[in-house]
Amino acid sequence: MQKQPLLGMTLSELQSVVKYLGMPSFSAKQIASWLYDKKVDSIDEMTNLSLKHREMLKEEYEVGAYSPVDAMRSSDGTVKYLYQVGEGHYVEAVYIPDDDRATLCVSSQVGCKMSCKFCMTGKQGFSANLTANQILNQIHSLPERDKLTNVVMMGMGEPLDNLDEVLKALEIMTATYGYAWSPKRVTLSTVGLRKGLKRFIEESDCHLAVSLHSPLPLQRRELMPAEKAFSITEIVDLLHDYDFSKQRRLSFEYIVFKGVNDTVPYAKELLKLLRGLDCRVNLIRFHAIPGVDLEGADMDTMIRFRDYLTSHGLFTTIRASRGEDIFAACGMLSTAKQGAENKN
Ligand SMILES: C[S@@+](CC[C@H](N)C(=O)[O-])C[C@H]1O[C@@H](n2cnc3c(N)ncnc32)[C@H](O)[C@@H]1O
Ligand code: SF4
Repeated sequence: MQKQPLLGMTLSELQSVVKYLGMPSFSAKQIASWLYDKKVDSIDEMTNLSLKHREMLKEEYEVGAYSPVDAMRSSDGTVKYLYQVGEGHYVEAVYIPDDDRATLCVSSQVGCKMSCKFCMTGKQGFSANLTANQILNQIHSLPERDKLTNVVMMGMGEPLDNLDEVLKALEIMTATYGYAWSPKRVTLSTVGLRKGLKRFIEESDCHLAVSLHSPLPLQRRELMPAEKAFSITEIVDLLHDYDFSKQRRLSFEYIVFKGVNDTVPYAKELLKLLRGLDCRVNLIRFHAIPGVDLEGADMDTMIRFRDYLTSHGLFTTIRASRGEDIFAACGMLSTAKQGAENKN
């Protein structure tokens, strides 16, 4: 029988497990502490549970932690890890150390349904949703996990398309029984889905990043088919209903494509679209992917674009591009791995 993983269970799920096994109710908190505070890899290490209870737990459950199967190191210290998530499926988690912070970019799905034109993960198509266990294991089994200061849900997949499992993982990261991180350390990035956006804003306090890439609905639709189902103007209308002026940060991601969305008229449209929202814009360098007729704008153009927006009152940064020698684009390592397996 396949054992169920405990890693990735919320406190209320652990309470159901201990109730089902006839263990004292306080053992749920003890198990949570072993999983999320002491970060053990086996039930045998949970030594404040009686031997009898550990044996009972082991019959049907396991911690469910597993190490990455591959890693690629960049000359700038960025490491891209590959985790196996089921038969022939792999996802990436990218560790990005910086002067005063260390960020992990976490995946939420194997592949993605959204088919954005510029994205390697989109080209893979969709294979599976990750469970909360598979999302959290990217952190739990990371060799550098004790150095982490931030997590961004910006790896493979669209997190709002797998919201139940993503919300469980975010709860565990931020709850006192879990990692007890401030929600300010966690950012979820999304194209914006009608079904999930409102729920995420209301059920989580984590930062929100919306992938924008064009202020013009017709152009955005060309780049990102998800625009057809929930347009950027509807997304912005919804965001106006919430307060992002305090602890919680709202940002918009904007890949600057050469000759596509990199001139003053686009900057003006952006200012118009985002007027009145407490937000910032992050300009992103495009990582070229094979077979796509898009190119990244040069740095001078990006700086001019940033300065125009900032000087008109919209705070804008240029995201440092890290791990370019290993990165190319999110989804490349897992695509290569899946491709190699298919050939075997
Ligand atoms: C891979 S997505 C995952 C999160 C979510 N699905 C989204 O689109 O926001 C994270 C960010 O990477 C960006 N991205 C995707 N492909 C890229 C590429 N080839 N170069 C630069 N950024 C890319 C996306 O637009 C998004 O802002
Ligand atoms: S950019 Fe995000 S939503 Fe679009 S295909 Fe890639 S992972 Fe999916």
